[in-house]
Amino acid sequence: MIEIAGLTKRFGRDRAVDDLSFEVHPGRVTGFLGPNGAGKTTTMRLIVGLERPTAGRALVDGLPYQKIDKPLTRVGALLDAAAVHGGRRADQHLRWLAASNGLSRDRIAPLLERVGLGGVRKRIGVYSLGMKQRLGIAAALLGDPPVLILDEPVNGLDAEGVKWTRDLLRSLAAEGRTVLVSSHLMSEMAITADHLIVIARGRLVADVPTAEFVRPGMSLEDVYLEAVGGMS
Ligand SMILES: Nc1ncnc2c1ncn2[C@@H]1O[C@H](COP(=O)(O)OP(=O)(O)OP(=O)(O)O)[C@@H](O)[C@H]1O
Repeated sequence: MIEIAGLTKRFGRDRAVDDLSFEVHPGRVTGFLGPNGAGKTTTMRLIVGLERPTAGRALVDGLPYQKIDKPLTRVGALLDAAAVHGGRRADQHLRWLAASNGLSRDRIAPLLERVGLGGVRKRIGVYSLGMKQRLGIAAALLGDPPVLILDEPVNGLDAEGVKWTRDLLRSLAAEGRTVLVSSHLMSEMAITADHLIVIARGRLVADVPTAEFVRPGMSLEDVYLEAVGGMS
């Protein structure tokens, strides 16, 4: 479970995240929605300790990320799929990650199969965007964490890649994991997420089951645009 309470992050005079409070529960996909610049990435970076909050807290299973022992076994994150060494192969990248975090190598081969990269011998540098996203998801799953945080995992993917990612997210939630996935596309989250957290300008706009976000006579996209438009 992820708990965000009074979370605020200022960059100079700008509040990227502004007194945000919400919880993310296990066993379901939680969509984290908001327009460009709403503060989704900053919130995710705060959860995994890559930024320090100006105020408030972000806890994973009751602890701030810095206090978690063997963090990759508690929370896996895909924040920037391009942030990998292009000269390595996928198995080498995951072996390095496992060794540097004291994790077993046993999960590497089945994980590469699960994300559709089994048998791929190419250097990561020549991977397509979709392949890099799949490798990033494998890295997030390396420590078999109960909590997963994925920043825009379907951005730029083709229809097959989008469907594959959606099915994977749903199966990870069905395994009982806490899955927080950001997007700026309401249409995609409407069919992927069980629950929605919507933010705009760093502030909470909605925290509702996806089915309850809909209003009579309006599409989810219309409700979303009205909600975030009202914040700008
Ligand atoms: N390191 C930084 N220094 C200064 N400003 C920053 C920094 N990181 C983020 N910001 C600002 O914080 C705000 C929120 O950005 P963030 O990337 O969290 O939004 P987002 O919802 O993830 O947007 P997108 O959908 O475009 O990725 C933006 O105004 C951005 O310019």
